[in-house]
Amino acid sequence: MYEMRKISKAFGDKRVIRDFDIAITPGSHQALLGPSGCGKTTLLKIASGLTKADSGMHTFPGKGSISWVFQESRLLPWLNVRENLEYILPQTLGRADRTGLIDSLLEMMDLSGHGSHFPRELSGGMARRIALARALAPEAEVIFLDEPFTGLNPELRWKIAEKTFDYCRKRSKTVLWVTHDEGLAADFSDDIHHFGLRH
Ligand SMILES: Nc1ncnc2c1ncn2[C@@H]1O[C@H](COP(=O)(O)OP(=O)(O)OP(=O)(O)O)[C@@H](O)[C@H]1O
Repeated sequence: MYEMRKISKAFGDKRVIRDFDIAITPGSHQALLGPSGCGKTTLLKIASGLTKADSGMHTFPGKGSISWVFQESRLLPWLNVRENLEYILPQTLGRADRTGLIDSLLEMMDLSGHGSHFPRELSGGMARRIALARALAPEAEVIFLDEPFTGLNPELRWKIAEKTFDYCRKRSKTVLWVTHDEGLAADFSDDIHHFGLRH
């Protein structure tokens, strides 16, 4: 189990998370829902080791075994789409495997044919899908997704969510994700955690 126990975090006088507990079965998909500013991103950052909690403990794996989609897509602007994905892949992977993996991820995101485009040439929704592909590319045990489907129209959102969670399910990846979309959370998560002011 991955666990967080009695996690608390404040920024100055502002207490954002109080005594938060969660236990997650590896390979499961867990959604965090809650009002804006309630601390969802902060919690993902604590679980992934990017932010330190003030108190409490967690047993999530560290660097190397995790990947992320942040709220901003954070693509490297000087690399094209294909190079952005290449950049994250381990050097140990052979050339043909790298090419095959990138091709299949671009196809999965409905972006075949955009490999040579630079981030500035992509719409927000396209950049979002490349950020998702980049999070899926490495062999990470746990994936943290912070509002991964924003900028996609409802039909595409559902289609990309289905492919993303299917891909993660087949590879037994654990997903902890933040969304404001209760329908998507219900369709694609094993558990939904209503994260709110009580934390
Ligand atoms: N590094 C920081 N320094 C100071 N305050 C911070 C910092 N990071 C987050 N906060 C504050 O902590 C609170 C929770 O922020 P967080 O981004 O975790 O919320 P959220 O639930 O993810 O919000 P949203 O749904 O709008 O993305 C907010 O009031 C935010 O301003």
